[in-house]
Amino acid sequence: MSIKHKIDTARAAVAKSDPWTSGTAQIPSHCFNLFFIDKMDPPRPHLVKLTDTTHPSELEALSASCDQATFGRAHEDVLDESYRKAGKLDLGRFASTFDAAQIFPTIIPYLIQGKDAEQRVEADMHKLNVYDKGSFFRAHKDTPRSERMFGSLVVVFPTPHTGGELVLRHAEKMFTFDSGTILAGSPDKIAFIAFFSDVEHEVLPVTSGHRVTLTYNLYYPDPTSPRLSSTTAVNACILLKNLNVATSISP
Ligand SMILES: O=C(O)CCC(=O)C(=O)O
Ligand SMILES: [Fe+2]
Repeated sequence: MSIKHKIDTARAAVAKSDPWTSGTAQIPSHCFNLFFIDKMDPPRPHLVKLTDTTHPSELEALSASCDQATFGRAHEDVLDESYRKAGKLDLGRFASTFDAAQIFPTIIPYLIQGKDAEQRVEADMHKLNVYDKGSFFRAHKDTPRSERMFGSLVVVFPTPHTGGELVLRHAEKMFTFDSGTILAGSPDKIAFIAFFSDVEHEVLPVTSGHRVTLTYNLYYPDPTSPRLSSTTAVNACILLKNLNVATSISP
């Protein structure tokens, strides 16, 4: 069955419900750890725990280590702060102990129904983003990174923030995912939202705090190339290489 057909089947299955699913997940304490390298020369490693009690100075250090976030427009990565104002860390600059597989049991049955529910799905980590006060991302659809990509997953950590709601729109439907409110008072949880690629979405301006996210591209796996390691492990190896730390693990 072609990927297009699979996506159409999945979309038809959820046509009567919403083309997105969201929730919270309780995760073990060690899964909030984030390692990143700053912009010093040579780069220095940092470890921060992304919970509701993270000291603002640690989040500011994370934010200062970020580059300005770009976005895809007509097959190019564009930097335009009137369209998107946010910080980003590319994969080689951080490693998270959070594993998206922890929330697969919740999202997969929703996104893939019927006999395709047996189908494996891969979530490829794309970026870490930090939305400080005044950050936003205007309405857009995510740029498909391959034929096999069918959606996006956003994971939000419980670092306190207000504003920064993700507003999703599809046909007549609209949904507001207010991670700051959802996570307030839940230090042991992350909030997540997964949606299909044809859903338009925007991040409203953050009014206080730091909204820290991991974004993933959701794929049907390529049957001809079996996966050898998880993106989390590959990501950690790239980070170590960028720090010039000797490692015998190869991604
Ligand atoms: O942070 C979010 O909720 C969504 C971010 C987004 O739309 C993107 O990175 O493409
Ligand atoms: Fe997006």
